[in-house]
Amino acid sequence: MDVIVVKDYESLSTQACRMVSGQVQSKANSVLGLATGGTPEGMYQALIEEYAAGNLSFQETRTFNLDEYIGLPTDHSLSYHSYMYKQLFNHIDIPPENIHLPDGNASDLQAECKKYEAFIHEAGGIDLQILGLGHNGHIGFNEPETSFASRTHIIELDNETREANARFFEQKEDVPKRAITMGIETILSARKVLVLVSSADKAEAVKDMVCREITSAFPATVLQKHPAVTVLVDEKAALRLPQERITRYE
Ligand SMILES: N[C@@H]1[C@@H](O)[C@H](O)[C@@H](COP(=O)(O)O)O[C@@H]1O
Repeated sequence: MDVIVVKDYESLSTQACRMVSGQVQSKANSVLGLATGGTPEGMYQALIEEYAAGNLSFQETRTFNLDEYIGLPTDHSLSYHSYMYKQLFNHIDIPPENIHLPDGNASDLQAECKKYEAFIHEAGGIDLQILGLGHNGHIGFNEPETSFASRTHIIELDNETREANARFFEQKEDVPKRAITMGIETILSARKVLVLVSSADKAEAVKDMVCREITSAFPATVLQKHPAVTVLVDEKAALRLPQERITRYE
């Protein structure tokens, strides 16, 4: 695990953009695994700017999102589908057929999970997976005690996760109770993983992800097993990290 500490959210977004751009520039038909949440918004904005400046094209890039709520209409403003079009896809040249998100309204959700895995497989697997980190250690929507062998599956969201995501909804009751998420094994199958974490309220979670023994009680610890993980954090999120676990400051 490479742990890179940058000054603030702006530098985090710029650095993350640099890594994703590097991936797409070195392999035009890269398969990207994408995340939602507040943290990657700055990175998406920076990628749009790179695209607008003519430095980057997504014509051949294929994307797979980590997760989607179950039961929110696809065009609901808070679906992850809407998030991705608003934050990135509407502003770049990616062909619509190259974009994949799990369908949280599929009539047969189990079949949808299988189909999603098959699409990832057919695309040749994920080259670079972007991840955020939940306070309880979730990656994607893999809540504590999710099997490390899981593939794309349906998950009941933890109370804490619904509370954290309630800030986007009018009231907590409106946050869906279930989601479809790539499984932990799906995430571990990506060739490279980039974890983005910003702000002091995640400092404890960052320390656990990097230092705690690998345990399904804190799913992000499983990333310690992956051979090519970069953890990119700002100074606030790095506050509780022991010095010796930090690879470098940029
Ligand atoms: N399903 C998403 C995760 O993929 C994301 O990583 C996490 C952290 O989000 P934020 O970046 O807003 O803290 O929140 C959500 O629960």
